[in-house]
Amino acid sequence: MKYKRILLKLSGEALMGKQQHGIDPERLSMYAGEISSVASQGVQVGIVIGGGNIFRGLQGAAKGMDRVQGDYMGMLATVINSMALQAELEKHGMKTCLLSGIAIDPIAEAMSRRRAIEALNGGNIVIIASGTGNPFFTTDSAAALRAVEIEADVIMKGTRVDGVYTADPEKNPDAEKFDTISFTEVYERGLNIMDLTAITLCRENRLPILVFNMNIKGNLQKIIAGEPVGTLVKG
Ligand SMILES: Nc1ncnc2c1ncn2[C@@H]1O[C@H](COP(=O)(O)OP(=O)(O)OP(=O)(O)O)[C@@H](O)[C@H]1O
Ligand SMILES: O=c1ccn([C@@H]2O[C@H](COP(=O)(O)O)[C@@H](O)[C@H]2O)c(=O)[nH]1
Repeated sequence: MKYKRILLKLSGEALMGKQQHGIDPERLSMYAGEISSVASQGVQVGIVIGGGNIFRGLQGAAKGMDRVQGDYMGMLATVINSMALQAELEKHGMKTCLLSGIAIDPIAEAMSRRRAIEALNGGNIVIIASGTGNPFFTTDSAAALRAVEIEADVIMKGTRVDGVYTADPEKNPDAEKFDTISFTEVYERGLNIMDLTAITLCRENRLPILVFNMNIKGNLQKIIAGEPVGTLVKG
């Protein structure tokens, strides 16, 4: 196995599947299947999910809502997505542990590094909800923070494009894909694959990021088997 402990970042928006909003049951089930297959091989899996399919603080602020209030709403959106994924993983027969950076007692345990590592070592898939627990951040930054905390070997950013490109591939059909790229080059080229807070945290902690298309079945398995999928960002 190429990686023993991973932190998988899932996009909230991707959970919409073909819908305009909310959670597509088909997409949720596909993700749970993909995750279960690598966890069943003994890979320790931590997960951070975004909330963009439900709410983003910046969207609210653009319409006059208080930014901090909106950010907390965004963080609660990640709790909803995390609960949905937890239930689906359990349907697939997996043991799970849901932790949260915001106290939300009957639903999730309090996030602590100690508890997360204990649950991973106990064979649970560990979902860490509520982002960092603080406004003005994103779940990309939360993924970087949690990955460093749990001492993951890598962050796997599961997204809807198949890696890092010279420009946003959804806007530039001529953009070219990198197989590997350094953190320095990501800064210098101004590539928006993750926000800069996340990139900086990964770089400072020598934590590689693997950007890949989570919507293609089998990709997660291939990465664990050491096949070249996506783009590896490293120091
Ligand atoms: N240089 C680049 N290489 C690859 N993707 C890029 C690049 N620049 C911008 N992108 C865009 O980054 C996006 C990554 O989206 P991501 O999965 O993080 O969704 P998100 O909207 O941030 O997630 P969430 O729903 O969690 O907020 C892709 O849609 C892709 O088009
Ligand atoms: O640490 C965090 C993480 C997230 N937020 C808020 O939640 C939404 C949804 O997260 P995405 O990363 O955009 O999917 C985000 O827009 C923020 O409003 C936060 O405040 N702190």
